[in-house]
Amino acid sequence: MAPSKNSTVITSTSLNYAGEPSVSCSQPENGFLNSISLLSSEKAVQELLQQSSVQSTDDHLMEFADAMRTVAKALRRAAEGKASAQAEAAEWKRKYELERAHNLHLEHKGYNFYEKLQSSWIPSSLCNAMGMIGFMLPCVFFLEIFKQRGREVSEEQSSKETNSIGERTENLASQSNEQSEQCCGMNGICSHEVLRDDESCSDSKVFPNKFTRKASFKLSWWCNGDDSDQHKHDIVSFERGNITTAERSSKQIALKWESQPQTVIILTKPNSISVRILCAEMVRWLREQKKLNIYVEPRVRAELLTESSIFNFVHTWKDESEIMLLHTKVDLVITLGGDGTVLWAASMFKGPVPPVVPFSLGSLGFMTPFHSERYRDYLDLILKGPFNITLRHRLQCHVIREAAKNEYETEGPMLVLNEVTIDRGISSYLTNLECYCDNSFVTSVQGDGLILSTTSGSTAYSLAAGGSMVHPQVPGILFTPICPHSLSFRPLILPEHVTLRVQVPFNSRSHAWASFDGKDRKRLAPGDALVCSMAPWPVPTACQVDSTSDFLNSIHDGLHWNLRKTQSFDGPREA
Ligand SMILES: NC(=O)c1ccc[n+]([C@@H]2O[C@H](COP(=O)([O-])OP(=O)(O)OC[C@H]3O[C@@H](n4cnc5c(N)ncnc54)[C@H](O)[C@@H]3O)[C@@H](O)[C@H]2O)c1
Ligand SMILES: Nc1ncnc2c1ncn2[C@@H]1O[C@H](COP(=O)(O)OP(=O)(O)OP(=O)(O)O)[C@@H](O)[C@H]1O
Repeated sequence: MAPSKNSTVITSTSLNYAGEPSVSCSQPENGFLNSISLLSSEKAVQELLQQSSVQSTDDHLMEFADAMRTVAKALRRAAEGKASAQAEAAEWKRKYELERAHNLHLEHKGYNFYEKLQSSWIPSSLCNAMGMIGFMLPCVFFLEIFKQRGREVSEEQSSKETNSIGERTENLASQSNEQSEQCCGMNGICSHEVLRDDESCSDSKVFPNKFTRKASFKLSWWCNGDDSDQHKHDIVSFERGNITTAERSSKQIALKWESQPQTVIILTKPNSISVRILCAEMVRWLREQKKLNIYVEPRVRAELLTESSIFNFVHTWKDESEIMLLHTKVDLVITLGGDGTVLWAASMFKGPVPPVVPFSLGSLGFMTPFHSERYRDYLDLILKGPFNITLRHRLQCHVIREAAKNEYETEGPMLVLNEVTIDRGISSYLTNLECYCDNSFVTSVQGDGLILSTTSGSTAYSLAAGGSMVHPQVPGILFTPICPHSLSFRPLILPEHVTLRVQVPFNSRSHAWASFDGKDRKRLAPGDALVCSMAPWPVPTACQVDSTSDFLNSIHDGLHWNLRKTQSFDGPREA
């Protein structure tokens, strides 16, 4: 129905803040108001008056919003402080792990560092407390003393050893030390700096001790065709006040054996007949032609023995504690399978990892450049050396529960070669994750989840979620959201030295789930956090050619990256 010309026309009705309809009026065209319109105007004035009370409610709301913003800021600052403390704790924990690994080596050489520490200068209660040192920030001071004392002790020990070299010329350990003094220094990194001979004993028959001496090797860097052994330590040089970066941080690394490798471990994909056949053939060849000691998983040893009793020479292990010592005995790891088998191999080494030679028997094989048909040729070359390697960085993750008493009471570390994923699991709610980088707030992820990936993992799940493909030698951590419910969320790549913290907020509607290289899911309740930083133990994988060629070959062959028919020559051209 058309409105009367004389009446005030209600032109729009909307909801005010209180949820009531508010009315706006327009004058009739003749400019006069009749009684009806007067009534209407009165009503309109009433409403206007009401609106001013709405205005004051509005002001209160604004004030309240301001106050909320201040509270949010304060909370964020508190959370950033917490993230910073956790980052620092993670760093100290990392240093502690390294220090502990170093001291374990000393212990394996028959020297109980803690005993020495106890007997020499620290009371026993304090010495026991030192075991916890990496977990307690206030003990940073002690850690420094600890390190200094460690250095003194190892100097003392090495001088003792040097003295006894003359007396025990036959002693292999001393020889190795002597060798270390001759070849280390400025020309590269030698393996005995990292991986010492293990002379600890184990009474297990399954895990014998007679060939515990590891082959030593040296890593050297080269670039632009320069394959000299010289490794320049200065990445940035300061000459006459000018900053230059003539040396690059990530170069092609070559591994050169200094003594012959003696022990290999073969890890295989389960439930595959072709892998089983190849494994048996390779074990025989390595034993008969190369005279190597061979370790396999208990499952594989059983499989080999059902084939023939001649495989009795193959070694295995019994429990987790023996797996923890594998890196001290094994010179080379061979994997037969796909990328999953390389991930499996990496997950077996929670500390240092011996060089890995990955043979492809899967469908994709991004990290498996060696074709299994030519295994003899490849292994010949690798066992002779030198060969190029890719140092694949890993991430180490800790879970901090809301119920934990302090920042240092954590679950982990979990080491991943590809990525750690925090997702919504079976919940149908959006995940809400608050992310911090060192002590800065990064963002809140609202979506299916978040992937924190290594550069090696950049071609795996992170790629599927829209992350960039990154050369594995690039030092960085990928921060890739999974289906973010936001138009502006782009993936990030952060530097490798940062510590990331992903927190499930207290007001989250559901739990989140963390998984490590696609395995071992852990539930994260509101208030729980996952802290993640670069691990000190990379996975060195042998290259078929070199890091770059292998990477490009795998994205071409594996993913058919940027495959397009070339445009034909005949057609329109620029004049
Ligand atoms: N949507 C996805 O793409 C998706 C989903 C879940 C898990 N994953 C990946 O699977 C990995 C676990 O692998 P798996 O073999 O044990 O499980 P899987 O058997 O389910 O294999 C997953 C696939 O990812 C490939 N892959 C693994 N690591 C890779 C890498 N670094 N670069 C390129 N491709 C890679 C494997 O070759 C395989 O084809 C996880 O770490 C994760 O990255 C991917
Ligand atoms: N030695 C092992 N013991 C137990 N599980 C293993 C072992 N090696 C591999 N796996 C697991 O088996 C699964 C498949 O392995 P892998 O990815 O190597 O083979 P694939 O699936 O045939 O390869 P692709 O994914 O390239 O087709 C992975 O989930 C991996 O974690």
